Amino acid sequence: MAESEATPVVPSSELLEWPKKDKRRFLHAVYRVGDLDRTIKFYTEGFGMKLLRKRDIPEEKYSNAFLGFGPEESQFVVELTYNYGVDKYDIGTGFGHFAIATPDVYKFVENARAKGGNVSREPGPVKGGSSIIAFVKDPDGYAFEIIQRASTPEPLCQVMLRVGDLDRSINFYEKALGMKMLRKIDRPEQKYTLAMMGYADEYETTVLELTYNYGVTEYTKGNAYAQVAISTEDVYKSGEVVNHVTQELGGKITRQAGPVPGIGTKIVALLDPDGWKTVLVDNEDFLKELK
Ligand SMILES: C[C@@H](O)C(=O)SC[C@H](NC(=O)CC[C@H](N)C(=O)O)C(=O)NCC(=O)O
Repeated sequence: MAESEATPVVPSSELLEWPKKDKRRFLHAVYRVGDLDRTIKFYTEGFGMKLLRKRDIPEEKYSNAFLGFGPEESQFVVELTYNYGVDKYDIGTGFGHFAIATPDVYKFVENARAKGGNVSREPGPVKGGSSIIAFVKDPDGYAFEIIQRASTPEPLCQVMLRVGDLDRSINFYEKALGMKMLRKIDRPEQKYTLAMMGYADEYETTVLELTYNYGVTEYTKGNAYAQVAISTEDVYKSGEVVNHVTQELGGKITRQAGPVPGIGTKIVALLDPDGWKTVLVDNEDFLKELK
């Protein structure tokens, strides 16, 4: 039989259910900054984050710093990348913001402002809703939405990305990555719809906030924001699912499951239909990295 006529391998329903059964959580968001010490100073003093760890990879000419509100073993954190000699990046129009939940947005914003933060939106109710929010930009221009919540186990609570077709994206994140659509909000007066995608309660853990602006199907990506990393208990099984479904859902695999040369941590990487990257990271390898 000619290769093109071969019967396609049909994945078992058990395999396709795996992403929903896997124990997954958002580990970190990776993005590039122009001055690592400047961002560390601002995030620690202005936002109250902790510097969790740093590493320098001179042979690859970059350094990383991990910061967050709690330990990486249990909380979503940011992974900053500094590429030697590069002090400026283009954030593009597609990346939206990271969000920080806090019991007092007004107090939080005053402190961030006093430490040099650029308050691009003063605290007050969100247009079309009732949550108290504000926006603060960091030294590289990344936006942080500050959201009022009485308490939260995971203060770094959202990564917002703009997408060109919300249903296509929801389908992708459900089937390829096993997320649930936790909440959908349509604000016709503001001409946008949001979908909160994640693995557990939106108010307990970090979620991906997908934003569709009516009629806007394309955005620029720039070169600043890189990806989110998500844990998996079995990177090869996750890789098999991704191989079966990614293309038909409009995504693309950028790295097959396997160890990262030089580091050894096993990952599989894919792009969603808008080109946003997610890396699934073997949980055991990730925990080893932290030791
Ligand atoms: C949790 C949720 O309710 C929000 O906080 S939404 C925040 C809101 N988002 C948008 O407007 C998204 C659409 C926008 N055109 C975009 O692409 O960013 C927001 O930012 N509101 C601004 C305000 O001043 O209220």
